[in-house]
Amino acid sequence: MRKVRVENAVGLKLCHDLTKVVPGEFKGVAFKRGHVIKEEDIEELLSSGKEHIYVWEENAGEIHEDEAAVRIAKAIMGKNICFTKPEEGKSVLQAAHKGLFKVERDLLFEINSINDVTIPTIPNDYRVEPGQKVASARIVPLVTREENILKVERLCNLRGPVLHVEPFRKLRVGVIITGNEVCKGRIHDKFGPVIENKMEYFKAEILGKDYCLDEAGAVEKKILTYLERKADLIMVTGGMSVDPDDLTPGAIKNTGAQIVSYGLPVQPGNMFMLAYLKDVPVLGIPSAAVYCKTTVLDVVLPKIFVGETINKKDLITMSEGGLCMGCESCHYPICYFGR
Ligand SMILES: Nc1nc2c(c(=O)[nH]1)N[C@H]1C(S)=C(S)[C@@H](COP(=O)(O)OP(=O)(O)OC[C@H]3O[C@@H](n4cnc5c(N)ncnc54)[C@H](O)[C@@H]3O)O[C@H]1N2
Ligand code: MOO
Repeated sequence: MRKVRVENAVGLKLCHDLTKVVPGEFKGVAFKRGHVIKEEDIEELLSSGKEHIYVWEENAGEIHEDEAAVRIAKAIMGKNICFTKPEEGKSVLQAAHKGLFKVERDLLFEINSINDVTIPTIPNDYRVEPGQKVASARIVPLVTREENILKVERLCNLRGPVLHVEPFRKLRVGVIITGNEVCKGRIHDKFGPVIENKMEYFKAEILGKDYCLDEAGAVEKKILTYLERKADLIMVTGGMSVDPDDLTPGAIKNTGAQIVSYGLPVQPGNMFMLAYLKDVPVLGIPSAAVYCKTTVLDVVLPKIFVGETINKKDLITMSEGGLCMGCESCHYPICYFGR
């Protein structure tokens, strides 16, 4: 690389994208890499504070920022990820599929400790849509030693990709709405539509939606019927807290399901129950979910839909960041909640 005064650069090729920033108006590429400087460019370059440009000269063992970005992107990406052509030295990695974004945190930290390498990502367990930005890859200087990029590639060869998107599976779901007031027609069911709406997002197959009195035996029977019908997920709403008519946790327990947790350090959703009946997750969903747009249910469902088995520790680690602010306009998952 050679530094040249812009007045002397006419006819020479820029060796990197040149950024222009106009506060509040524009931030982007003013001149692309490879642009041949013309007489009329000189004034614009000087006005953006560029009195010199770099011209490429091959140096053994060095690698340009654009090539480095592509090689890093290719090394770190796993399934259902794609990347863009570098701009201003940065390649953006995107989800190629709807699903749950997964990042190997320890490996990411190790790679970001290599000289010149920078890879910011969105958080682990973030649900994503196709085309959504999930990470970017860039080196800090315009050139780096190739050995830095080789270190990235070696680590990924050894330990696997840093990030990928796990697609949601098509699950068969049984829904049981408990509550004497709903079952006896005293009030209109508001829980069913909430659950159906969430299932629509995952394109789940709803096997049925049953209404059930607050009677432990009746709830237990309905759960076992869904198990026989080969449900992959059984959801029971209401009756989860401390009143004498709150019998759902007991009913789930009586089916013989393994209880992972009744109650967890997340709010809303404190009184949530997660259990496994054989390997079928059974969820006891407290009534906060009929009122709050986001509860622990929204944290747990994506994991279930990618086929993860959730243990007690997974639930406990949600406690830091597990207190929802109850914002007037909820932006979850663009939020710390449940991470
Ligand atoms: N003293 C305490 N009070 C409460 C506690 C507690 O630990 N100690 N926990 C609170 C939490 S957290 C929640 S969440 C709520 C409610 O939990 P439940 O799941 O037991 O809810 P229910 O008692 O069944 O119903 C509460 C409320 O919601 C209405 N509801 C229920 N299902 C439907 C439906 N399908 N459609 C429309 N509305 C429904 C129900 O009619 C009640 O008004 O408890 C806190 N209290
Ligand atoms: O368990 Mo309740 O669902 O937090 O508010």
